[in-house]
Amino acid sequence: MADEDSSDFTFCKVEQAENDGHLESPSSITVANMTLEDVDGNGADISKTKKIQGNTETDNPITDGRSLQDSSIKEPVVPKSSGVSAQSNVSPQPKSSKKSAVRAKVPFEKGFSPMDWLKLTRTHPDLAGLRGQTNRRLITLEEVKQHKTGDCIWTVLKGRVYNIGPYMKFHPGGVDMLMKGAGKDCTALFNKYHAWVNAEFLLEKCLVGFLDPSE
Ligand code: HEM
Repeated sequence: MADEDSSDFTFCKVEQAENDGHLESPSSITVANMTLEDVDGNGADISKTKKIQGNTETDNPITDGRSLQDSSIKEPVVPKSSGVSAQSNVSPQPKSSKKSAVRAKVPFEKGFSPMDWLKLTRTHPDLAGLRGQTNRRLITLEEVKQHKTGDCIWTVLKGRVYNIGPYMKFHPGGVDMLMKGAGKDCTALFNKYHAWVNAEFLLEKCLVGFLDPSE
């Protein structure tokens, strides 16, 4: 009979759960640790870890700075190795020699969360500051260089010219970091810190034109 066979793994597990009622088996704790571990700091998304742990940062999805950012992420960030390998017989994957830049999040000022930015992009009539001009024209780097201050702060990202002035205080990496891209091509910096961020979506309404490729 199957129910008398103590070697029946499935049967043993069910009985244990019924008996203690807590379901606090050591294996489940191990699994949780493996999933939540921020392993190597080379791109593992710590913000997601926090969410799994119970969203302790905030309970409000509107003011949760990270929730919209997730929607702006193109691809999920997969840690290069995980705690799973430490528990299994598979040897850990070699760590990437190329470490990504150290990333520091800056707390949002009230009214400058990613959700607030999304609302602004939907309501503001002219975030690009074009005053009716087309955003399809070719722009030289020389012209980009002339827009570094005030409301019209231009940057080049992946061949597109954006007015990042209105986005400044919404940037999760802070104004100072974003200002490093003012008046120049920030593609390399952008990719260094967060190549996965979908700026095309975030800055859609800030598009001023396209970098003149003949330069
Ligand atoms: C030009 C368009 C840019 C856009 C649309 C943009 C957008 C973002 C977004 C959405 C995040 C949050 C990412 C996340 O939570 O995973 C972020 C964070 C950050 N950004 Fe940018 N960024 C831009 C340019 C830059 C530049 C030029 C720099 C550096 C010079 C920079 C440095 C950072 C840093 C240090 C963070 C904090 C890292 C973190 O989130 O942990 N960003 N940015």
